[in-house]
Amino acid sequence: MRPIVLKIGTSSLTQPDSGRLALSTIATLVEVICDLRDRGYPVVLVSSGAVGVGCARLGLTERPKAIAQKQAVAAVGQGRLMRVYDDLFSQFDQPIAQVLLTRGDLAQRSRYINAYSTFQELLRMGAIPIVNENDTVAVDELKFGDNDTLSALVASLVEAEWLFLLTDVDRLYSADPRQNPDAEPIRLVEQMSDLEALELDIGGRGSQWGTGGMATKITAAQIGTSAGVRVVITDGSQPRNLLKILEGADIGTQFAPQPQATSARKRWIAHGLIPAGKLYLDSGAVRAICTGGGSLLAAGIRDLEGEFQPQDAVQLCDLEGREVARGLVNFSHEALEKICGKRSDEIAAILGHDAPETVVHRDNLVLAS
Ligand SMILES: Nc1ncnc2c1ncn2[C@@H]1O[C@H](COP(=O)(O)OP(=O)(O)O)[C@@H](O)[C@H]1O
Ligand SMILES: N[C@@H](CCC(=O)OP(=O)(O)O)C(=O)O
Repeated sequence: MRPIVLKIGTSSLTQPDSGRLALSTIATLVEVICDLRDRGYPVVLVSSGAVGVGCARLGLTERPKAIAQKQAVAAVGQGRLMRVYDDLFSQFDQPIAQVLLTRGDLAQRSRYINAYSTFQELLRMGAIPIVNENDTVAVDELKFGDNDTLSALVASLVEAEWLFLLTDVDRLYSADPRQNPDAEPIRLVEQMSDLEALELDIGGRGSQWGTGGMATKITAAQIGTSAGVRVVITDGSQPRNLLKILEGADIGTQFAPQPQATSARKRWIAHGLIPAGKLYLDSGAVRAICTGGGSLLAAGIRDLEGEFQPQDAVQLCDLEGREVARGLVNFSHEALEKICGKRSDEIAAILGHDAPETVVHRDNLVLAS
C-alpha cells in the first residue's frame, strides 16, 4: 500500500488560550495512526509545534520574532514534543523516528535520494517517521518556511496516496470563516486551476501560532496533487474523521490527484530544487515549451536575473514575470547574457567553443501547474 502522510499544525496541537499541549487530540491522533498501521498503511507524521511547545515550556506568551530566539525555542520544544509522541506511541508498542529536514536536504539530488532511502527503510522497519523542519539550524535561504509545504514535499518523496493537512478549521472556505460568516465551504477541487475562478480570499498568516495560514495549504495541495497525491484539508481536533474520509465520507476539502503524475526526477526539479535565477521568455518561447512540448532555445530569451552555473535550477517566466516552467539550465548566467536572443547556430562562435543546442532541454523542464 502507498503511504499516508499526516501534517498537524501548531493550532491543533496546542490549546489556543494557554499554549499548552492539546493532549487528548494528540492521543486520539496516535490511536488513529496505529489504526491506519493495522490496516496496512505505512504512515508518516509531519508535526509542527516545536516553537509553540518551546514557548509554553519557557513561559513565553508570544511567538518570538528574532531568528536566534525562535531557533533556541524550537530546540527546547522539539525534544518535549518527541517525548510526548514516544510516550503515547509506546502504549501501542509502536516505534517512532525523528526526522528533521532543511530545504538543502532535498535540493541536492544525492541528498534527496538519500532522504528517500531513509524514509523507505524506516517504513520497511514499521517505524513512524515524525518529521519537522530542523528549525534550530535552518537559515533563511535553506528553509521550507512552513510545514504545509514540507509535508507536500515529503508526500511526493515517499509517493504517498494521501496527504491530510490537519488544522483548526474544518475545511477550506471561499474566505476566512473567522472573519466572514458568509464564507462558502469548498468540498472538492478536481483541478487546481478551478480555484482561480473561485477567487478565494485566503487571508494572511493564519492563527497566532500557525505559520502560513491557508495560503501554504493551497501550495501544498498544488505540489501534492501534481505528484499524484490526494490532499485533504480537515479538522485537526477530530482525528477519527481520517478513517471516515478513507471510507469515502465527504468531510473536509479534498483535492483530487492529477491523473498524469510527473516522474520522480521532474518532481524534484519542480519542487525540491531551489531556483538560482529567472529567465524571461518571449511569447513564442512560452508557446513552444508550454503547448509544443519543446526545449528552450536562446533565441526566445529576452532577459535574465540571478547568478547560476550549468545544471542549476532556474524559473522560466513570461514577460509579465509569471512563472510558466522550471528547469535545469545548460549555461552559466555569464554565458547566457552573451547569447540570449541569438540563434542556435551563432552560439559557438559567440562563446568561442562548442555549446549545447538548448538552454533548457525538455527532459529537464517541468511546466508550472
Ligand atoms: N479561505 C479560508 N478558509 C479557511 N481558513 C482560512 C481561510 N483563510 C484564512 N484561513 C485561516 O487559516 C487558519 C489555519 O492556518 P494556520 O493557523 O497556519 O494553521 P496550522 O497551524 O494548522 O498550519 C485558520 O485558522 C483560518 O482562520
Ligand atoms: N517548524 C515549526 C512549525 C512551522 C509551521 O508550519 O507551523 P504550522 O503552521 O503550525 O504548521 C515548529 O515546529 O514550530
